[in-house]
Amino acid sequence: MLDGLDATFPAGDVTALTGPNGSGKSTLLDALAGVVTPVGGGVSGLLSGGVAYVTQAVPPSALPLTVRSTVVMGRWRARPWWRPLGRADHAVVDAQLDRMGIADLADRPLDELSGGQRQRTLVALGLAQRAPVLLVDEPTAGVDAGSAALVTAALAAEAAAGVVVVHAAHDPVAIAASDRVVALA
Ligand SMILES: Nc1ncnc2c1ncn2[C@@H]1O[C@H](COP(=O)(O)OP(=O)(O)OP(=O)(O)O)[C@@H](O)[C@H]1O
Repeated sequence: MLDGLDATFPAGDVTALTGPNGSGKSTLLDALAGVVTPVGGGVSGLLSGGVAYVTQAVPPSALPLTVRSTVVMGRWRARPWWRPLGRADHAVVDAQLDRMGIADLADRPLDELSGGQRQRTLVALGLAQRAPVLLVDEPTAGVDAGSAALVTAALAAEAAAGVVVVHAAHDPVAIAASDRVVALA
């Protein structure tokens, strides 16, 4: 898997990972996030300072999480466990809910959302981390065109602020909106 791949992911660019089902896009994101260790080769220069990783995995519906409490989790890493979230953290959360167009859903349980609404919640969770590296697996999958435009605009804005943004994509609109494409066979 990913044999011979040599790619760089510059800060300031949105990079789209493209390729057919099973070509290894999610596996490459896992490797960049440090979730899996490459058997050969490696990842360098990317992991210092934290990585926000939005996977395709859907949280268990049994968890009594609202949209807001899900996005709030994005702030946990930024502070010691014993210190409650502050006003600035809640402002970051509110801003990401607005960006993803889900502020009106803030008090809804996660398991009562549509697939596209849940997807936008997970992207907001990733954005709330304010990490220097943002990895997102198919962020516009199952999302309506208007909401997908919010997602692609948010990725572009993160990159413009100097973040390394890498997303796996099948969506031609999201791919076209990217600065660079890394195509996997
Ligand atoms: N947990 C796993 N255990 C074993 N093999 C796996 C596992 N997850 C993925 N694979 C295999 O690794 C290969 C790459 O899968 P990956 O999910 O990275 O592809 P992808 O390009 O993201 O596909 P898609 O477009 O369907 O999301 C596939 O052949 C898949 O069957």
